[in-house]
Amino acid sequence: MAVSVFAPASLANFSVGFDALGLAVKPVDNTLLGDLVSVEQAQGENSLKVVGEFADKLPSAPEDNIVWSCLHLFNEAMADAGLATEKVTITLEKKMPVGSGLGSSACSVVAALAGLNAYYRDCFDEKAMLKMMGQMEAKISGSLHYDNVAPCYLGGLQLMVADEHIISRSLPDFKDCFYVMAYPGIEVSTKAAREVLPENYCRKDLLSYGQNLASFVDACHRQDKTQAFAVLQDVVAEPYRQQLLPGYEQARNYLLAQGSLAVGISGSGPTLFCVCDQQERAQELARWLQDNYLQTELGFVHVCRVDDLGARTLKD
Ligand SMILES: Nc1ncnc2c1ncn2[C@@H]1O[C@H](COP(=O)(O)OP(=O)(O)O)[C@@H](O)[C@H]1O
Ligand SMILES: N[C@@H](CCOP(=O)(O)O)C(=O)O
Repeated sequence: MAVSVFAPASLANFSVGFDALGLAVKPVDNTLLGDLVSVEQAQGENSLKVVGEFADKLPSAPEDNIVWSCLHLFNEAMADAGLATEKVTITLEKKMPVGSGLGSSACSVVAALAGLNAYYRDCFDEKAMLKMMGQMEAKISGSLHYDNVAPCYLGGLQLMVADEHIISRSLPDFKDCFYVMAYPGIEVSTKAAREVLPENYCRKDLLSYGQNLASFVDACHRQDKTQAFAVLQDVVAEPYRQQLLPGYEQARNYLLAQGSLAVGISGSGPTLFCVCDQQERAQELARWLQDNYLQTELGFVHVCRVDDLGARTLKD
């Protein structure tokens, strides 16, 4: 039996929750923005085939692909649980640009691990899966953060909680909002974008950070869109990372002047996101970003909604 799992793009940090908030997104035109992994029984040894638009951006040796590490981690977990495994052929359809700020590595990790779990008829529960996903994401970015893998796996808007038995909780999101995601077509590695951040923050920024995040979470629970987007300001990463994003400041100023509810960096960038509550306005801003924010022919812009489903098995 072969299984195929799709894992969607995500917008980590959401400006106010560095390493603590993440939103799964899906284009309104139904483009599959995310990675696909299929798992089937092998004739011989374990193998990994990589296809898709961004396959050539990944290391050529299968052992250097994070999906291969996922297979090893999953097999170890099966052995620890006293369960037998088979040799498998894995195919990764790499539809996501690498180093994009759209949770590309998380898409591969989540699709691979969820695909393997589906192949073995859901041997592991959600928490065990999330822990493995976090471990694989940390291997790539150099530090443990769940703000891509949690929304990518579970869907919706996720808040990382300081309890390793829970890891992530769903927050109520704003169903009438559109998220315009503009990927300029250049690469910014998450590791490098973490290295530009300061070791210490001043008291003023610390206080703003706590107040913005708390106000945002409160506004989500009360479905107070005005408060939620008024406090969506990043004092932790954006001031230091925007130097890595050509044209970011100019685009941000323009989009805010045109009535966007909020503008920010998606994950560690270079993708920029802006929020609107009218689809027509979102489409207009998407056209402007297409003409003014993209740097190479690999760039794209999508008008998205929240993806409530997260990782899902696709039928043939
Ligand atoms: N399947 C994979 N998907 C994405 N990146 C991968 C994968 N396998 C290995 N990598 C490597 O991991 C790194 C991912 O970089 P990162 O900046 O974390 O990407 P992103 O921010 O898009 O998740 C790159 O060096 C890339 O070559
Ligand atoms: N919280 C992380 C998120 C990285 O997201 P990515 O999509 O750029 O991998 C960070 O900001 O470093």
